[in-house]
Amino acid sequence: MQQQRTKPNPIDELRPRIRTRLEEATELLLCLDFDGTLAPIVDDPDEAAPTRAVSNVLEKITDEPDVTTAIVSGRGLADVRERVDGPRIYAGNHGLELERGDSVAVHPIARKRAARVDAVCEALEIALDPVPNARVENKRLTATVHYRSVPEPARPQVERLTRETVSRFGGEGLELSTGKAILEIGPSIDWGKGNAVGMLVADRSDGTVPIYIGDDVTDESAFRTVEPRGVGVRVGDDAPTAASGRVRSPEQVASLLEWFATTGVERVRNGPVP
Ligand SMILES: O=P(O)(O)OC[C@H]1O[C@H](O[C@H]2O[C@H](CO)[C@@H](O)[C@H](O)[C@H]2O)[C@H](O)[C@@H](O)[C@@H]1O
Repeated sequence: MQQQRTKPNPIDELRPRIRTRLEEATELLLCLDFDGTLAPIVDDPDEAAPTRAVSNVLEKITDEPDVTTAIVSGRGLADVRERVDGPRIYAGNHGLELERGDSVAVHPIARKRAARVDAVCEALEIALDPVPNARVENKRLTATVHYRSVPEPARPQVERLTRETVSRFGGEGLELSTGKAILEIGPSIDWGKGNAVGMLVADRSDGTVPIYIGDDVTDESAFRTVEPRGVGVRVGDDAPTAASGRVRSPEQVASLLEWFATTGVERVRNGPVP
């Protein structure tokens, strides 16, 4: 059953609850979104990179034996893997591809529909060519149309042309969704980040506490997966969400990760402090 969306609490108010969970836990599973969470949002998607503070703390926490770190991104797996180094697990294309150890699992229906995504991207390159700064990101299993740098009056045109093209070349097999100044094109199947995170939780022992930190609409299914056994943390304002906690920015994400890398790890390892 889906949790209702409510206003998230500032993370400081949740720390006692998280501390108690960690004291009872055998392991921490830390699942992290990329854009807007580890990396600040920028105009050019090619320029997105984790902050220095995030990189430093990730280097520390990924070495911890009691912590498993996973990146769960809307980007293609190979792309996000190049941008953030260290974690043991990577999920790309909103969970449609999942790399654990030496194996990469790809959703079979998404794999079959990749040719349609490619056809849509080719058609979109032509259709959107006259629109200044519109950009198509072909991620193989899904695609993104970026309009962050498109002048305001031309944005409805981007949406119209994208809808028409997806409907013409994707048919029933592809669908459109929205994100931060983007339109996402993907297979019309009931699978998202929450399913990928569910697989990761199922892989771990019962004593694992899962944490998910993310900033966008596609992160909501992952928040629902980790709550209430673990904790969802939304990056942004206090708009209603399935996450129980929130931080304001990637800078605050780095501080929270630092807390997990020190206090969090210590509590998992040693239990309550007498
Ligand atoms: O799940 P995520 O890792 O958060 O990926 C979601 C999308 O992120 C990227 O686009 C967003 O970030 C860009 C760089 O900051 C920004 O320019 C854009 O407006 C944002 O929507 C990425 O390019 C997409 O492929 C991801 O789906």
